[in-house]
Order: sequence, then structure tokens, then C-alpha cells
Amino acid sequence: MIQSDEGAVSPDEKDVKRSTTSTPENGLSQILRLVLQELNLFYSRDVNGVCLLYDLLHSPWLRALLKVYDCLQEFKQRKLVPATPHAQMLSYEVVELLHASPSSPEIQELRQILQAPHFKALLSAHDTVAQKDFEPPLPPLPDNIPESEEAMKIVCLVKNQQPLGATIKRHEMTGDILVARVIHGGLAERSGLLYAGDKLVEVNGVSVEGLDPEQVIHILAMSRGTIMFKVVPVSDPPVNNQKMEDPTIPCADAGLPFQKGDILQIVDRNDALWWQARKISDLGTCAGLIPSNHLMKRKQREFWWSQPYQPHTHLKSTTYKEEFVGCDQKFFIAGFRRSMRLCRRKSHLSQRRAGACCAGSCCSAVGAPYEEVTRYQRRPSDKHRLIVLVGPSGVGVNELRRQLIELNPNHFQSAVPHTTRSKKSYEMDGREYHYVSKETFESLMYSHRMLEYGEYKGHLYGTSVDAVQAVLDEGKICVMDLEPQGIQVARTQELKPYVIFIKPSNMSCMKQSRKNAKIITDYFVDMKFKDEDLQEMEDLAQKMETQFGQFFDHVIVNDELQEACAQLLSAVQKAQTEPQWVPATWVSYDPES
Ligand SMILES: Nc1ncnc2c1ncn2[C@@H]1O[C@H](COP(=O)(O)OP(=O)(O)OP(=O)(O)O)[C@@H](O)[C@H]1O
Repeated sequence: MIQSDEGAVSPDEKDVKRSTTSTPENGLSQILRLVLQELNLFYSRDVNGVCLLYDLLHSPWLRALLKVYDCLQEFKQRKLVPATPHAQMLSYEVVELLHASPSSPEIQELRQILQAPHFKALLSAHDTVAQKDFEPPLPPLPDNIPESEEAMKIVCLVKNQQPLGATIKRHEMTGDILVARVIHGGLAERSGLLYAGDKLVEVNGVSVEGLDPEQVIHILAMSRGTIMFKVVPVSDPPVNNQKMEDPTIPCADAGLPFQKGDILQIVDRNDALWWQARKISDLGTCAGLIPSNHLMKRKQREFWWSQPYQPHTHLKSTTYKEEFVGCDQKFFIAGFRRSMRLCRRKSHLSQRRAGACCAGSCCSAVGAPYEEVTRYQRRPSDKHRLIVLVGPSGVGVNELRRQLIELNPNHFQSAVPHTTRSKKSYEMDGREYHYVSKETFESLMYSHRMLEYGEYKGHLYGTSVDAVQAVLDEGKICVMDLEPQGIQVARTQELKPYVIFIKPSNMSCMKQSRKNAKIITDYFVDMKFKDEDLQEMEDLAQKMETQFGQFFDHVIVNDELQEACAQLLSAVQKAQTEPQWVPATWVSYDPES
């Protein structure tokens, strides 16, 4: 509608008066308005073509476009780069406003314009140009903020189908929505604009005052592309001794899934309960939350106490025979004696029955849920690493050990165990066993020189650190089998054990491969495997993996014997020649190395 050039002030004049305070004087909208004022004077005089020109320039879409352009210019002058997000925000804002007041036909028209594909295309073209000029935004502060007011900053983050990498929470006392943490390596951290403790004021133009964190998260989740935050920056560095009553993760999306035994790079351990870490196998990704040492210990203790008592079942036995040595052996290999193996099993049983934790199992695991590790490669001048084989009874640990040693007895050797029983006529001290007095044995036990020990038929049996060292000192590779409870005892800088878990394959394969195999029991030597024995083996293997899996450097499924043996040989060689993760305490810093 065109007003008369005389009399009442035209709506355009009103606009001019109103807008001069807020838009730059040389803004295109301002110029357009002045032009329209001029044209208005000639409109009623019907000067040739003026009406057409006036109508064209007066169309709402042009005014809307120039308004957006002017706002962009203003944002640019305030150095709020990149300007693109602001343009998008502005158009979203206008559309939102128009939704709220859909009455007049002009507003309807404006809404259609802003939502029209060509307008979006125009913005998108601008986006592309602006993206090229992108510089990390400076933390901008409006010039005209009164000193008494909190200084705010506007932060724009472009969310390219990746999480923002920040979590929020509500302040218990003030109810403010705060940035709870900024995830290392995430979008927010890389921008350098958001810090833990920043107070959120607006998200995408929506005030967060009175909103629940979930509502804010919803707004964020619904946002595409650029997200604009208005924040009051935290005055002090982020607070690290944050107290959380809730034992669950503060933000499930920010969690880092990991398993026991995974190698993690800890990038932030400031929080008492939740650390930030990355998997070493995936260092390119942004960090995630993991429970802190403290929280892990708490969880482990809770879990430990919640575990029901689980008695260990033994293989049933019928006939008793004296201990034996494999008669088909071409040469003598120590440490395969039946008494020693049964003693080991019995000591394992008694530990479980007593409900106590041996030094190497859950107690120490509770003490140190995480272990600092480093890469270690054995130098040719170093002693060999001890090879420890672990597995459920009957899986083939001794068979594999025997086969490995038979491959090259000059290179691989077992440690000679100690016993307090008396030497038999056909035995030799230091070959089958080291025959020692009870006092000597006990003094080795109490001075922690026994890797494992137990009692069988009233006699003590065990393998000492010194017996292992004796093999290593000869330049050989010592291969021994241990109950998993003994792993922790062996894990010393001195022995640097490489632990290989021997695992049964599935039941149907085991039934097939173990058709002719024999198990060792207390009383019956040539007993064949029954289905329940195989089932027990499988269950026990699972338990071992769950409880001790973090200590296993390598896992071999013992299905086909020769294949498993080849895998064992290859793993043993790698352990001695290739870099491996070991506890950091095993590697002392040597500046000359
Ligand atoms: N892959 C395999 N295929 C067929 N038989 C196997 C295989 N591995 C082991 N065996 C046989 O299974 C039986 C038990 O193996 P082994 O004595 O090595 O068990 P173990 O794990 O040392 O347990 P334990 O110490 O209780 O005897 C033996 O007769 C062995 O020859």
C-alpha cells in the first residue's frame, strides 16, 4: 500500500526513524528506505515508471533480504567471524518469529521468502565463500556491556555430524546451566571457546534460564549445522575437584567403551571420578570418559562383595596310582610331574574354598584397577622374558609346553620345582625336583621367592624364582605353567613374564579333538574326557578370562594341536623380539639405552 505524499507520515518514514539507531547509517536497508522516500514523492505525480520502480523496491522480499544483509555487515564489523552462522541464525530467528505471529499477509509472504529454496541457496553460497575465509573466532565481547553486568561471549560451533564434545549440568545452588566438562580433542575443546564452568545463557537464541539440562540437550540434539551459544565465561580456571554423588556416568554419550586389558591413553585426570581417555588403537578419535582409579576401586569392591560363593568342582576319581613320569619321553623334562600338577590344582582349590584372595588376584586388582604401561623391546643382551602358560585344567597347557620344549630343548626349558618329599631311588636332585627341607621351603615362601606353592599328600611343592632365573641365566627361554592366581607374583621387573592363555575351542570341536585324550586326576590316570569335563573346562576358561584377562599378553585356542603349537612358537618368538606393552615399573629409565 502506498500512502499519500501529503498528510500522514508513511509507514516507511516511521521505519526510518526507528531503525536509524540500530542499523549502520550506510546500511543498504537505510539507503533503500531513503530511495523509497524519494520515489514516494513522485508516486502520486505519476512520473513515468516511478510506480513500477516503487512497487519493485517496496516488495517485502527485497527488504527482508537487505535486512539480513545489513545484519551480516554488522556482525562482520563486530568481528564475529565466521559470519555465516550468524546469517543462518538470523534467518532461523526470523522464521521462528514469523511462526509466532502468522497474521498479516506481508508476514506470510516474508516467511515464504525466507523458507524459499532460492533464499536458502543464497545463504548457502555465502556459506561457501565465508567458509574459505574462516578463521578461528576471537572470543568476542559486545562493546556496550555495562560494567555491572556479567560479560558474555557468543560462541558459534559448526556441528558437522559430530558430537559437540561437552557435557552440561545444573548448578546445585543457583540453578544455572553450566558446562560440566569439555571432552579432550572434541569439537568444543578444539574451538578453544568453551570451558568447564562457563554459564550457558542462550542456545540458538533460546534462553536456557529455568530449563532442565535435558531440555537444553534436546535443543542441542535438534540443532543442525551451526550452534550459537551465549555464555558467561568462567572467571577462574575449570574447577577440578568436582563432587558427584551419582556413581553412573554423567553423560553416556561421552563414555569410552573399553575392556579389561585395553591400552588407554589418559589425557585428563583432573576429575575425581571420571577421567578422559583414548584407546591407543584409535588415537585419532576424540577422548571419552572412563571411571577414575578411585571410582574403579569402589566399583570393584562393590562387585567383589556382591559375588556369591562358588565352590570348585573336581574331577571324580576311582582308582589310585602312584605318580608317574611320561614313559614315552625321549628325554627328561622337569616340572611335568603329576604330584606337582595336582598340588597346584589343590592349592588353587584351597584358596577358593577359604574365600581368600591370593596376592596376585582380585586383592591387588582392587588395589590398582589401572596399570601404567610402556612399550618394551628386549635387547639381545637382555635375559629372555619368562613365558607363562595359563589355562583351565586339561586344556593342553602341559602338552603344548612339552611340544615346544621338544622342538628345541637347548633353547626352551622348564624350571625345576622344589619339594619337601624325599627323593626316590630313580630320581636325581635338581632334575625332577630340588629336594629341600620344610624349613628351607618355608623360608623361600616367606621371603617371596616362590612363584607358586602348595601341599599335596602332606608334602610341599612349588616353583621358585631362583629356579626360573637359573634357566634364564643359561640364556634359555624358561617356559612354565602357572595357575592364574600366580601371575601377579611372577609379574616382576626381574622376570618380565609374557603370559599366554591357552583356551579351549567350542564343545563340539573339543569332543572331536579330545576323543583319545586323557586327563590327570588324583587317582585315575587314563581317564577319558567326559562331556561334563569339557563343559567345566569351558566354564573355567571363561571365568579365567573374565578375572585375569587383563594379564594375558596372548591367547591361543587349542583346537588342532599342531596348529596351536605353531602359534605358541610364533608368540614366544615375538615376545622376545618385538616391542610389547609392559608395566612401566619394569622398565627403568636408562639414558644410555
Ligand atoms: N589340541 C589337542 N588335541 C588333542 N588332544 C590334546 C590337545 N591338547 C591336549 N591334548 C591332550 O589332552 C590331555 C590333557 O592335556 P594336558 O595334560 O596338557 O592338560 P593340562 O592343561 O596340562 O591340564 P592338567 O595340568 O590338569 O593335566 C592330554 O592327553 C593331551 O595329550
